[in-house]
Amino acid sequence: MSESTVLNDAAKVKMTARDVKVFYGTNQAIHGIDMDIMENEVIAFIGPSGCGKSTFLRCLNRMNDTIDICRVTGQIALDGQDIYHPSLDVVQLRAQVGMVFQKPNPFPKSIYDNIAYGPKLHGLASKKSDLDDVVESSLRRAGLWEEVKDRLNQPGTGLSGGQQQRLCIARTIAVSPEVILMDEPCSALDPIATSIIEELIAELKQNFTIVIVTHNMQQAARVSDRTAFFHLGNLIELGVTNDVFTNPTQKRTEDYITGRYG
Ligand SMILES: Nc1ncnc2c1ncn2[C@@H]1O[C@H](COP(=O)(O)OP(=O)(O)OP(=O)(O)O)[C@@H](O)[C@H]1O
Repeated sequence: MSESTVLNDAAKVKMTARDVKVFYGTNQAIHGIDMDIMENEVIAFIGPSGCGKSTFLRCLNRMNDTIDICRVTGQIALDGQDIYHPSLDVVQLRAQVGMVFQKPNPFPKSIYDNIAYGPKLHGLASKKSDLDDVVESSLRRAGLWEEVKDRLNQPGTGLSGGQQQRLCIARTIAVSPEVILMDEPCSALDPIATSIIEELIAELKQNFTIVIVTHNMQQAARVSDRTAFFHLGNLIELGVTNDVFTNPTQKRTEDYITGRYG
């Protein structure tokens, strides 16, 4: 399958990274990465532990700003706008480029308030009825509404792990992001909860661009359109997922996917 088969001709670049380098103090974790992320694609980041997948992912919504010793150089743009520009509103950026973490992390609040928090913060719903609509539509899009509609006032932390992760996805959706970053979103979940999230990713792709870090190569193969293989802080190969897994162009990719290391 050629790249253009999966990414049709109308595919639009959503985010670009150019010569991105990341340093933790004097230790360089990312060595000059260039990447285009296309609108409405699911792109998976794979590679051995410590290769920089999460570090690079966190560059895409400036989550690394929260780590004191971390320094990012190079350019990253969202719809052509430099996300590291000094005048950029980082809170707004993180609404546009939302993030779902490895371990579900609902706020210690009700299910309703977990979802309503972001829209209230960003002034997206002024009336209670508008907020109710956002809460319902976000929970529906995250495939959780039917399971929680009768207990919206109960704590989010009382849900199962898989439900909590869908709650976190709903919370991300509630502020109308364009890109959703997922850092090993299923690693704390059982196989059934994992397959529910994987199905959800396929649906979310219609409305959002999704970047997912995963240790699980089968998962990357199942959910993503394109796969990026990282090694020692470098992007070794980026291509259509099927090609990367069946016919990699780089020896290091082949060694990794055939289990020779990692
Ligand atoms: N907060 C931090 N402080 C210092 N060094 C860090 C920090 N986070 C990551 N690193 C270092 O940066 C490098 C890349 O780590 P990163 O977590 O991005 O890799 P990864 O591919 O996501 O790994 P894993 O699959 O194990 O999560 C590693 O050498 C790691 O030790």
